Amino acid sequence: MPKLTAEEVDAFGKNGYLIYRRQLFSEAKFDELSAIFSEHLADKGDKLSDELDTPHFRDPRLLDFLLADEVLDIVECLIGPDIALWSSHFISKDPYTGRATPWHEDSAYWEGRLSAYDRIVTLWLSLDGSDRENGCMRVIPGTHDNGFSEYTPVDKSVNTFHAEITDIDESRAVDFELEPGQCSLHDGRIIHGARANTSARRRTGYTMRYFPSSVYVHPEKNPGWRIWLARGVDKAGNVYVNA
Ligand SMILES: O=C(O)CCC(=O)C(=O)O
Ligand SMILES: [Fe+2]
Repeated sequence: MPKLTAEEVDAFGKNGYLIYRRQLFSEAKFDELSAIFSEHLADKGDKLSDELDTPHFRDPRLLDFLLADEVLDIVECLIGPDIALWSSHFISKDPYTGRATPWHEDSAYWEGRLSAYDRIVTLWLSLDGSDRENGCMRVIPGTHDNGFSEYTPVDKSVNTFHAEITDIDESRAVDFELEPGQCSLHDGRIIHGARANTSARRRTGYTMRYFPSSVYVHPEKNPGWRIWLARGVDKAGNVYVNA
């Protein structure tokens, strides 16, 4: 049984995102991941809570989640059976002080590093629960085939990234309100962001990012970067950690 219905797959193609209102993992597995996140948060040193990028480069326990069938069965519905792991990020907004995520396209941050950007999917797993008050993710539906937008610099003391897309019609934004354990999926080209956390509650997501193995990752543009073959076979001549 495919994890996504034909309607959900169509909606993802049309809108560039999907909300998955089921539990991604069993309760025990979800609790295990939350506990690993707590360790990373406790050990973060000078980093901010939204800066725990590529934690799987340092902690192989995360591969049990990133390469899990629960995740890949969903991703396969969207990008096919030959799947590579691109990245992951614990992105947490502390109560009251968590920075906003400026409007952006993931593809713009990755520009030049891959041979194509049209089928890169991020699964954003809500670890704490997220809503409008604690800075849930938001998207502008259907903006995944607009090409690259114009960016202007923003203040990093209140923003997670250094630049944002200007001229967004925020009245079109869809908020991803999620219970702990639910997730959203978004196309790497869609315009998305999040407000700052103005609530007393923490907001944490674990981003799990995948691309079809037919996409080539340019080694000279990705020094020190590591990718895993998650499922199926390589189709582009990439070098993987595990294959
Ligand atoms: O968690 C957030 O606020 C933003 C996440 C994001 O930009 C992403 O998953 O691509
Ligand atoms: Fe993003």
